[in-house]
Amino acid sequence: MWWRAAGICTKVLCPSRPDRVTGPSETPHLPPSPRRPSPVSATDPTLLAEREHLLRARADLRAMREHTLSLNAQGGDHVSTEYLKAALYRRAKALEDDPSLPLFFGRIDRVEPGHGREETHESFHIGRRHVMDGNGDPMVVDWRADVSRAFYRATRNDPHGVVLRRRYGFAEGELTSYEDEHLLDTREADITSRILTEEIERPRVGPMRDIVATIQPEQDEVVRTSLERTVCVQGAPGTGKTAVGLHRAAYLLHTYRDRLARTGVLVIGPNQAFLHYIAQVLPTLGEVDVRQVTVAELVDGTGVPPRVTDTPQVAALKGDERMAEVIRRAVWSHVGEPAETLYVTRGTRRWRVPVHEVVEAIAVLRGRGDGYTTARSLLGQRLAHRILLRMEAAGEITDDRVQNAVARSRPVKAYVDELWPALDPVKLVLRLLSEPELLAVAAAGILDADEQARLLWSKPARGPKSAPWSPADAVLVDEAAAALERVPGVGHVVLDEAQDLSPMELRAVARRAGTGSLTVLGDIAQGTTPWATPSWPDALRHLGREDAHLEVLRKGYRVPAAVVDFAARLLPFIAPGIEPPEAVRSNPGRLDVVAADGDLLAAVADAAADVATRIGSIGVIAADDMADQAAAALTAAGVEHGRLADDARVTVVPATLAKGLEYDHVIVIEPARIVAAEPSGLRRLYVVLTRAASSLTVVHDDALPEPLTSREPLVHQGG
Ligand SMILES: Nc1ncnc2c1ncn2[C@@H]1O[C@H](COP(=O)(O)OP(=O)(O)OP(=O)(O)O)[C@@H](O)[C@H]1O
Repeated sequence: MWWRAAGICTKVLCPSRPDRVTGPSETPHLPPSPRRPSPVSATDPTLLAEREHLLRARADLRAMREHTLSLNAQGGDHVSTEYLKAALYRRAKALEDDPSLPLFFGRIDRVEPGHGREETHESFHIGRRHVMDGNGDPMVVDWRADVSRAFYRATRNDPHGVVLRRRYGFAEGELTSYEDEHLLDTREADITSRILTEEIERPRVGPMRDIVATIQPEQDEVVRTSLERTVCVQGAPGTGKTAVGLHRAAYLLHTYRDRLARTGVLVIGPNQAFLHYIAQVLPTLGEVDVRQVTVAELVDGTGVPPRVTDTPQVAALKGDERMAEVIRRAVWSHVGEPAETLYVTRGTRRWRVPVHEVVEAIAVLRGRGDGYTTARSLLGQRLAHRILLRMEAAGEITDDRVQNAVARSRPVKAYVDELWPALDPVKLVLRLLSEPELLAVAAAGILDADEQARLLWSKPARGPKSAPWSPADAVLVDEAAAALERVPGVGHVVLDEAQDLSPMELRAVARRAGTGSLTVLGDIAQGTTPWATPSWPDALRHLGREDAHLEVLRKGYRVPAAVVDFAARLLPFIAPGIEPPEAVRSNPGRLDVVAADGDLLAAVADAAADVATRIGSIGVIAADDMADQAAAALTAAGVEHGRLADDARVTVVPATLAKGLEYDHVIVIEPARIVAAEPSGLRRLYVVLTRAASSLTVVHDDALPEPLTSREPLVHQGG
């Protein structure tokens, strides 16, 4: 028998409960609840009427699409015609019906008081997109419309005018059930929404899904925050931060369509595996034009493809906020002190700009707050203007053309080049990391001698192509480029796993946001980089958004109670004061801790073979340097599996890439090795353990990390 419990965790949780995950029509894990609505018969008149509404809405959507396709794209010229064609194509695409999903998932009926006249009754079906009939009346209202807000927010205490909220169950695109809440009926007890519970507990297969039918009130508040405001969301694992961030992006794109069509929305995630996982959410919500990038991709336009990885100590120093000032100084140290009068000859006359006037012009330009290159480009004009004033005083006739000619004249250009040389950000950072003298000037009073020595490459680089660039260097180059010229920003940035970014990375993100707003998502307890942010006010300061609104999400939709209890043992050691999620799932989940008895990989293979019999996705997570061995063990045991982005049912995941992902069943191999692999190993372990949505199996041969053994054996109530 391989199910041998570890020394301290002698209990296999919920052994009597088969680990099945509910399908749409059954909920074996739900506690018996007399208030749960009973299934609806297929001849139920309400259900039939709703099916009829769905049929008509589908026909109306078809008509809307056909109308769009029939439109003739005719612009004033070729470019505008092509533009119009593309817009119509996108519109037609957005109007495609997905037969596997009904066009609406909910409905609200409202009564508006008549104030003396008859009160009005209104009914709205809420769906992923707006559908109207031939008269322009709404058949389905977009979930982002103002009128839909009440669907998400109405409670018995604050019904928002809603008398009835209806949720629909469906299978293969057809409505199969509904649940009604009569919010004004005081006799009706609160129900445990079976549809909501099933949605939350549905098995995870494939990439992340949207949660539009079941957004919870505290999540909706974040989603519908206005575009002007930056929101920062702290939330334990599985509280829906990523989901909320993506839905906010969709909400903003709908509500501020014109503004954001011009400026755009950018989603930033930790790595490609994560971006792959979330890639479908926005397109499902009808938003196909959102750029989704990793932090590394954000700065890859700098032209310094990373070749090496810095030691954590060096990377932390390069990511330190003080580097921004070092770079700023390095840039501006290139503006010289004018020592000579500028002479320009035109025709038979020679004109001069004395040193003190040049000094003055430079001071004015430096004081404008422009980038180095932008300010430099103005210096020639400023000097030419001084000459123009002298020419006019001498009775010459001048105009803009003369000033431009003077600004572009060889003596002026040479003078400017000498005094205020053109800079290239890559070469500048290369010199900064190669030349102790330049670094000493730029870092004087900011970095001590040891820190300066730590920054310098062991051998000065000969050129950008051969330099040993690291990811942190790319961020420095990005900072230097921004010190030269401002980068245009987008209208809104959604930044996920923000706790892991260094101050310098946060600055790079802030530059992309320009004057726009951000949705900053993260969990301090999941910070695994050496430079992880210690607090949100810190991170927000680096983002230049101190006034952001901080929201805390507490309810956990992923991790079941048994797994939360286990993983939360780490919290006092990794993030004192941070609360674990309050598990919303009614199924307490399953936790198995297996001691391997000398043959770790055999135990892993056994565990995988066992877990593979369950419904849902499976993640086998190991320290990075064990992932290949784990995959080989699965192959040997005949367990089919893939690597990240393969979309296989069983996926082998290196621990450092697990962040943000989730699987119904997670097998964690040798926690002690995950902890030992990096300075923030305990936090990494916390991330890894909390990927499980249904069951967690921990297989170990070494002793479990002490914090996990720090309490009495686990006995889960209600399991
Ligand atoms: N209101 C909801 N209804 C249904 N499912 C939800 C809801 N909110 C979140 N979920 C689901 O819970 C899971 C966790 O959500 P998400 O990945 O957004 O959490 P997170 O806070 O970003 O987690 P982590 O910090 O671990 O990355 C996802 O499968 C998501 O779809």
